[in-house]
Amino acid sequence: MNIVSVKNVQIGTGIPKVIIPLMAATAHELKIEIQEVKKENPDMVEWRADALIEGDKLETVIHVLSEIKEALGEIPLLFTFRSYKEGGQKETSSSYYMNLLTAVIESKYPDLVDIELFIGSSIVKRLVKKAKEQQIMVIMSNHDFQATPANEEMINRLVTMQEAGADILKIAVMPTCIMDVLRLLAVAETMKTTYAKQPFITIAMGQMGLLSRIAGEMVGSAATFGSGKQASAPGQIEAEELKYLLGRLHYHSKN
Ligand SMILES: O=C1C[C@@](O)(C(=O)O)C[C@@H](O)[C@@H]1O
Repeated sequence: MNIVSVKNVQIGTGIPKVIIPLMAATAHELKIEIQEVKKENPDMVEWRADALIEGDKLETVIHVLSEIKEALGEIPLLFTFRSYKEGGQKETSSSYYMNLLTAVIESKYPDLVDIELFIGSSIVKRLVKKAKEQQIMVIMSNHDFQATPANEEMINRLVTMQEAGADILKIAVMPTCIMDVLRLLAVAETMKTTYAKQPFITIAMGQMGLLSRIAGEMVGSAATFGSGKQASAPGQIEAEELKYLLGRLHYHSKN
């Protein structure tokens, strides 16, 4: 499996990397949130721009993004505008998504961008091409807040992301029973042993899914999201606790 290097962080090897989301609603609150999040020493920070009240104003988003980049310094920055139908906070058109992501990539402010697999195949193609031109890494993603699809379907989505040129593949699903969590972990293991050329992230959301957020090193999931000031999805635990648990699992699996 390839290792993806972003600044000083290597994704796809060692302890799963901890990504902390920024979820503030205003630029002022973001400044405070960033200072708190930095204290947690995240491997990466995700800005969930859909959480910003003015997230539907392209120029404002780009301006705020430049401030976030500045404030983060050497910490890798992932830009995400989560669509409404995949759990985001703002209902916007797919053409807004396309224009916003294009402007974000052209700005070169973030190190990585999240592109949703199901935003539309022509949009995905154009954005991936643009990101490659500008040397911005792509995390391609898919979220199911209702259920956990069949194993073959989850593998199929991850492989499709890889074929579409993603640097990192990500799927987050909602378990309705513990068997769903175990299936998600089995999908990760199959990806690791059989299909994955690129690092991937597999998440079972909600309380039941906790195992998937800490077991990445055992099954090949390369990164995990932990909350700083505010969680960005159900089931996220605090980054500090997450780091501790990941460290203990790492230690005991090596000794
Ligand atoms: O895709 C993901 C994963 C996530 O949904 C989670 O379950 O931790 C949190 C989101 O902020 C991120 O974009």
